[in-house]
Amino acid sequence: MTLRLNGIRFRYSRSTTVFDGFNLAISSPATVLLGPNGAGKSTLMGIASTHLKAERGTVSWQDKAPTDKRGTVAYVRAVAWLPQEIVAIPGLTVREQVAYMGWLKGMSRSAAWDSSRQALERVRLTDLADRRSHQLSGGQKRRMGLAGALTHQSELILMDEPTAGLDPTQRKNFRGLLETLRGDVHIVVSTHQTEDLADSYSEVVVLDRGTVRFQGATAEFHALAGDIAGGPRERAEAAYAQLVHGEV
Ligand SMILES: Nc1ncnc2c1ncn2[C@@H]1O[C@H](COP(=O)(O)OP(=O)(O)OP(=O)(O)O)[C@@H](O)[C@H]1O
Repeated sequence: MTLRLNGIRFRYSRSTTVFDGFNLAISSPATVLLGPNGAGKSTLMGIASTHLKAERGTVSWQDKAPTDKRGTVAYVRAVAWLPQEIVAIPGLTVREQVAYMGWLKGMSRSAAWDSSRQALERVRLTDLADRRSHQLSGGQKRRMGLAGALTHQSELILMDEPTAGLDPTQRKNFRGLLETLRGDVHIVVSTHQTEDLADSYSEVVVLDRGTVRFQGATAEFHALAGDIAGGPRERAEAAYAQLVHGEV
């Protein structure tokens, strides 16, 4: 199962080229995409999720590619995207919003409704299923977004800074939740915080100024730290500092 971006060129404007001739293939079931502010992580996720259109290049997941209408339907059903801000839809309950996300991806209303129950259980939101979605906290909204992706049985979930703005306990809980998805769905999680780099990720990609600075197993990444004293967090920070010298 591989996400491929080939020969991507993307500019926001004439003077803001984020990617030019960019290539990346991600096959690991749990990948963390690390990079400083402005590295291009959100843009990359936007392109991979089809929310942003590259000027050149191709994107694919396995045998699915958003090249025509039919291909796009199959692709977006398989590849879900959780933006940094999960917007609550006014008037909908949590379960309705989760089911709606399944319907948007082409499920029938009844299939989406049925599937939403199990998805909410998986993200531990069953107790809040009948609450209005705008009443959820930031962390709960992210879990609701994740439930939406699970409702339509995504094969790959791209998550843009899913722990940003959460307090340390919520961050830990969210990371624990991601671990429970292991084996069922591939995940790519972007972050600029090395502390998010838990052992549960099998691969690390470091992006800086639209370029891949490192791609490899988590252990290989930690090995870049050399012989420094300290735990995994200190090692991750030291490894990251070897690769990225800009803003953190
Ligand atoms: N809507 C936009 N218009 C113009 N330039 C943009 C826009 N969004 C992002 N950029 C620029 O594109 C580059 C990549 O931004 P991007 O948001 O992808 O980085 P990021 O790695 O996700 O950063 P962060 O960790 O701060 O979210 C940056 O130079 C940024 O200023």
